[in-house]
Amino acid sequence: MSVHFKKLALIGIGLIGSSIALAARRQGLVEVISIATRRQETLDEARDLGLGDIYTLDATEAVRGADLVILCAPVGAYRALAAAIGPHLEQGAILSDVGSVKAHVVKVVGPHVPAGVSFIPGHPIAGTEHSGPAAGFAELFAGRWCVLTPTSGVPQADTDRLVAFWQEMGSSVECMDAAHHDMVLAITSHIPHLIAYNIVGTVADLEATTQSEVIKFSASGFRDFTRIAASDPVMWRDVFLTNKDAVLEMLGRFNEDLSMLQRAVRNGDGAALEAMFTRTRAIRRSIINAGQETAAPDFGRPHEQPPTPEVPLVREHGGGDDA
Ligand SMILES: NC(=O)C1=CN([C@@H]2O[C@H](COP(=O)(O)OP(=O)(O)OC[C@H]3O[C@@H](n4cnc5c(N)ncnc54)[C@H](O)[C@@H]3O)[C@@H](O)[C@H]2O)C=CC1
Ligand SMILES: O=C(O)C(=O)Cc1ccc(O)cc1
Repeated sequence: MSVHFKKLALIGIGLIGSSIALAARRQGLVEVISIATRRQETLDEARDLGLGDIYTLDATEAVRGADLVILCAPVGAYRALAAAIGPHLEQGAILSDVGSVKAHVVKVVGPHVPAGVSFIPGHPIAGTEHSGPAAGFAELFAGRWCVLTPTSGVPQADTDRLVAFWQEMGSSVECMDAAHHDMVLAITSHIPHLIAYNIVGTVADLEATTQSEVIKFSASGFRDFTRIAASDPVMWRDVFLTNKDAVLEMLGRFNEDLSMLQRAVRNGDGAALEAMFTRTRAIRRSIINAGQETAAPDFGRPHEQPPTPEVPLVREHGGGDDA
């Protein structure tokens, strides 16, 4: 299905917003792109990068006449943004977002969506540890999943248009319930990030000589954690504030399994350790062997993550907080 929007409004223009701008333009999916941010500096950067056609600090102006509006800010900013833009949304428009949590988004944005506007929350399962307008690239969504959680009463034709939009940018799309999304993402994405923040934080608290040795001798395992732990602090703060229940539920299960491993280490229970590691190795292999597409439980990774540059422990970009 070919898809075309006359005006796409992106509210927030960091990694994800700029990647959408580049991909949508490259694929000829939109006529005009309007960009709104909160800070002048970010807006200037977006303009210098040529990401859109209209640049404004006023989100209400950005959405005027737009038939597709996508919130691309940290989730914590959504409530105020939705309250501001709600009355200015065009009849017949689709309102979507890219936030990493979904039930909270439905709860805080939903009440501000006027009748005649289709609210279809979304989440591209694609990203990197980088942030800001310069971090985006048109290929980000290629071969990756995008989850949509259409709200009740939305015409199927509008969902189909948004599905086609993401497909044209290279994604496979799946629709599901927002609460289910949050539970799955808690274990596949949110808790892995929490673990990475924790392990790198633990190293940071070690005494100086040990710490420098950890960094000097860090094998790829720890280096992978540092990449994840370099992810945007504001964005991830908001994820844990807004997906609390699902994260705590999955963290409970995780802690039980960790205690089991701890006991096996303490008791020198080689059989238990080997059995667990054999099971996890099989999971990794089944994901890789099944190759692409929908092989893994719930969310496969259609392709491996595009390579991203090595990052040091300290972030290079100031983060997504436009405040
Ligand atoms: N970083 C990632 O890998 C992924 C992020 N997401 C989601 O995408 C959203 C955006 O994340 P990124 O692009 O990575 O963040 P980012 O930090 O690169 O960009 C966020 C942008 O939001 C804007 N912003 C912040 N507060 C605002 C406000 N009150 N009003 C208007 N604009 C505001 C700023 O322009 C900032 O550049 C988040 O909700 C996140 O959960 C989804 C998938 C992957
Ligand atoms: O950089 C990584 O490995 C990621 O996991 C990117 C990512 C971050 C947040 C999301 O909601 C989806 C994808």
